[in-house]
Amino acid sequence: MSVANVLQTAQDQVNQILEAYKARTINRVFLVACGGSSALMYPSKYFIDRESASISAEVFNSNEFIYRNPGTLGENSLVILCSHKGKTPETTEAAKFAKSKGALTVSLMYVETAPLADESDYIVNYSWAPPGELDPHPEIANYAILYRLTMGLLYVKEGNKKYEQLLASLPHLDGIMKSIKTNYTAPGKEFAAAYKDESVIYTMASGSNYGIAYSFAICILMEMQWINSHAIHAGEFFHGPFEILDKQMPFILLMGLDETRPMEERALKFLKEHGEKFLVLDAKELDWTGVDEEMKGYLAPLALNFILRVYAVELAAARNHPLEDRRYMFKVPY
Ligand SMILES: N[C@@H]1[C@@H](O)[C@H](O)[C@@H](COP(=O)(O)O)O[C@@H]1O
Repeated sequence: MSVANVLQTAQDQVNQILEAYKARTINRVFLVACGGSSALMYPSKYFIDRESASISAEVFNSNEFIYRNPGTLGENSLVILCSHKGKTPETTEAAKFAKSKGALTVSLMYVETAPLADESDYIVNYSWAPPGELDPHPEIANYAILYRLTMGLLYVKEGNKKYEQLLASLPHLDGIMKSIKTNYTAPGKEFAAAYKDESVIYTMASGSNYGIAYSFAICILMEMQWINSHAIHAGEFFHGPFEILDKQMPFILLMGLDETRPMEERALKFLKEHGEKFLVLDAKELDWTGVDEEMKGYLAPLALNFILRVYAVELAAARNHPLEDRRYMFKVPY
């Protein structure tokens, strides 16, 4: 399929879903997935929290969604689920559960057919590239597709114009990602050399970037590198976690461009005063030419995520620990 066709197919799927939104009342969005696919949901929750006065959004682990059985889940709910290959059983079960409650179910996956697709009203196929590799279609990668669906929701329901700004900004992601690959590979190698023997690395962020810190902690460091980690919210840092900080304790701080940046700046000030071994990745250092001013805060997590994926490849190489190695995942019953 040509590039234009690939993009059009994904947008056609999104357009069909926007039509389905129009046909019903939606007052609550449940963002349901596991692991890295759950981390994906945080920026869209941030968007809905900020921009909507009538629709609320919550992020749920797939199993917890079923066990907790939210009282507000029903016919006026939109449940958006995600699973890379649409095969994670608890996410498929969550879709089935949501449908049994009368909710509209929309699932993201990068494959065309999967058990999750069979249990969903609509699906969207996103483009996906392994960590550190340039995605040929970043404007329809998972985070971008989810924004199309959530910004699209507020567009059709409340006339929120951010969806139009998103569509105008997304084509510029390709250039941003390419420049990240060019400019961050050498710093990634330096990071890898300096941190390769650490047994623990904490990550920290706030607002729309918190999910990226969470994903790097649980998926890259713990799952793919077997390095201890924990994603610390930059505001929560001062309410316990900062007691662990000394000159040797490694931290990665993400600095985004959204309204919560002052919280990340406060954490940075403290790290500078009391720590020594920390990496700061700041979205301000990127060239955002072409991206709508009001979109930068929302799109910063996508760029920070890609920088971290470039760093992950370098860390894995320096540690001689392939990102694909697993002890348990997909290998033993769980
Ligand atoms: N890093 C993620 C994990 O966090 C996740 O558990 C697994 C299955 O996820 P999915 O439901 O997206 O297929 O995929 C990746 O390896």
